[in-house]
Order: sequence, then structure tokens, then C-alpha cells
Amino acid sequence: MSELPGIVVNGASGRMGQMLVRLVSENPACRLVGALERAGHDWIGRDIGTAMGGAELGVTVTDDALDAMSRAQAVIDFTAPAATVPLAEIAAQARAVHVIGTTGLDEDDIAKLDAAARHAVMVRAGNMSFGVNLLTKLTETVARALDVEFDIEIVEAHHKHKVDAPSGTALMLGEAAAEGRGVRLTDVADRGRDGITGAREEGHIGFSAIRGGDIVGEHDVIFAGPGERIILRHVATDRAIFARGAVKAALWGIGRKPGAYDMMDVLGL
Ligand SMILES: NC(=O)c1ccc[n+]([C@@H]2O[C@H](COP(=O)([O-])OP(=O)(O)OC[C@H]3O[C@@H](n4cnc5c(N)ncnc54)[C@H](O)[C@@H]3O)[C@@H](O)[C@H]2O)c1
Ligand SMILES: O=C(O)C1=N[C@H](C(=O)O)CCC1
Repeated sequence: MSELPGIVVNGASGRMGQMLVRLVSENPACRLVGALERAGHDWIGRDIGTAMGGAELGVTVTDDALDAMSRAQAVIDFTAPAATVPLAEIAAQARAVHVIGTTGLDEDDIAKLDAAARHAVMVRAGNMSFGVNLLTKLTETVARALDVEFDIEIVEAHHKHKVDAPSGTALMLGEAAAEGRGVRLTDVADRGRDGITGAREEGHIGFSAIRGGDIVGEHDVIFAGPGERIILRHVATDRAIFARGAVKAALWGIGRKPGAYDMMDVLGL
């Protein structure tokens, strides 16, 4: 019998990293073969299972991405742009699937990721849950059906540790709304209002971000028209929804043609 596909988790000590280590090591369809952390992290050299406060998993936390990737068919990466961009080159060299949940990437970062995706499979999404990807489809459909009399506002809420705004999900939803409207999001996005802003511009898509406590992730897409409002909402209550999507994406990507994919491709939406 052939060996199960090996998966590395980058940012293994993080909120998402620990969730992914658990899901990958419990999944009968794959094996956890590596746990990566940034250089200097306290957990380097320790077994990832015991570092997380559980049973030993036989995988030592390392900052050596080249070595970890030599045993892997895929790497799942929910970290930060400064970690994800260099890892993309290493994953491409190893011809391993790179599943990217990291948000806060700028245009330059995305150009570098796209270059790496010419050599290996990359699956990237600002949100890996089934529910949000379905909501993204619905957002595009509703935006296409309504005219510009309906103002589109995206309101998101996340925990107090989140470092980027708008969230990756909010931007995904904004892109879908813009696509439905037949415009470019960069031309119509209002990403922060303060002071005497003037009246709202017709056709713009607004973003608002709430940060507090331990909110896992909540997104409303509001279509505010004359005399009525349509509100599409997703509420995440468990990070496992993102991790499950990421593991699914890793297994889906193995053996596929190199290229840049997203969760819509994985889920067939
Ligand atoms: N796409 C999705 O479905 C989804 C879902 C949840 C979170 N996220 C995104 O995932 C990312 C991580 O979220 P989190 O809540 O787990 O954060 P976190 O702060 O708990 O974890 C981040 C991890 O990345 C590691 N890291 C940071 N910089 C690094 C570097 N330069 N090199 C190597 N490792 C580095 C940290 O040590 C830490 O382990 C964020 O960008 C977040 O927005 C995406
Ligand atoms: O906790 C986070 O950080 C999350 N980030 C993603 C985003 O930016 O949309 C997905 C939801 C949780």
C-alpha cells in the first residue's frame, strides 16, 4: 500500500496552526510530517503534540522549511505575509501543494505568489469555510440582480488579536460584489470613513471593521436600498471550519496541474 500524503503545517503554534495540527494528525487520509515556526520561537526543537499540551505526535517543531518540505506533498500555511511569500518559493521548488489562508497580502505579495504558482499547485482564499464561499457566490448573484440604488456595505467583526483590516473574507465578498456589479473593487472601495467624509458615493462598496474579545469571525453584506434592505450574513463560531477547508484543499490539490486556485475550485462552487 502506498504511503499517505504528508502535510506540513506552517505557523504551528498559532490559533489556526494548532487547529490544523490536530485535524491533520487525526485525519486517516493524510499524515502530519512537519511543524514549522519562525526562527527563535520557543517551540523549536520540541514535539508539536507535547508543546500543544497533548500527547507526543512524533513531529519536532522546526524553522527549517527546506528540510520539512522534503518529506511533504503539501503545506498548509495560516501565518503572515512575511512568512507566506518566501515559503511559496520553497513549496514550488518541492512541487508541493501550498494552501494559503494568510490574509493581509498586498499586490506585490500576490504577484510573487502567482509567480510561484506557475511551478506548483497553490490554493489561496481569504476564507476556507464552505459557508463563506457559498455566501461569496450569493453576494455576486444579489449584486448582479440589484442596481446601484442599493448601496453595498460590508461589515466584519473579529477577535482583538487580528492584525489586518478589512478581513480577507470582507475583501473576498467585496470582490464578488464588484464582479456582480461589473466594476473593479479597487475603483469603488471605501475602506475607512472618519470626519467630514461627504455623502456616500453611488456605486461604492463600503467596509467597516469591528475588533474585540474572542469573536471568531462575522460578516454581513448589506444591500441598502430605498425602503428596504437585504442582509446576507455568515457567523463563524469555531475555527475548525477554516481548518477543515484547508485540509480538504491540500488533499484536493495533490496531483493536480500547477496553478493558482481558490476554494471555489476546491468546492466546485
Ligand atoms: N483563510 C482563512 O480561512 C483564515 C481563517 C483564519 C485565519 N486566517 C488568517 O490566518 C493567519 C493566522 O491567523 P491566526 O489567528 O492563526 O494567527 P496567530 O497569530 O495565532 O498565528 C500566526 C502564526 O504564524 C507564525 N508566524 C508569524 N510570522 C511568521 C514568520 N515570519 N515566519 C514563520 N511563522 C510566522 C506565528 O509564530 C504564529 O504561529 C492570519 O492572516 C489570519 O487572517 C485565515
Ligand atoms: O481570525 C482571523 O484572522 C480570520 N481571518 C480570516 C479573514 O481575514 O477573513 C478569516 C476569518 C478569521
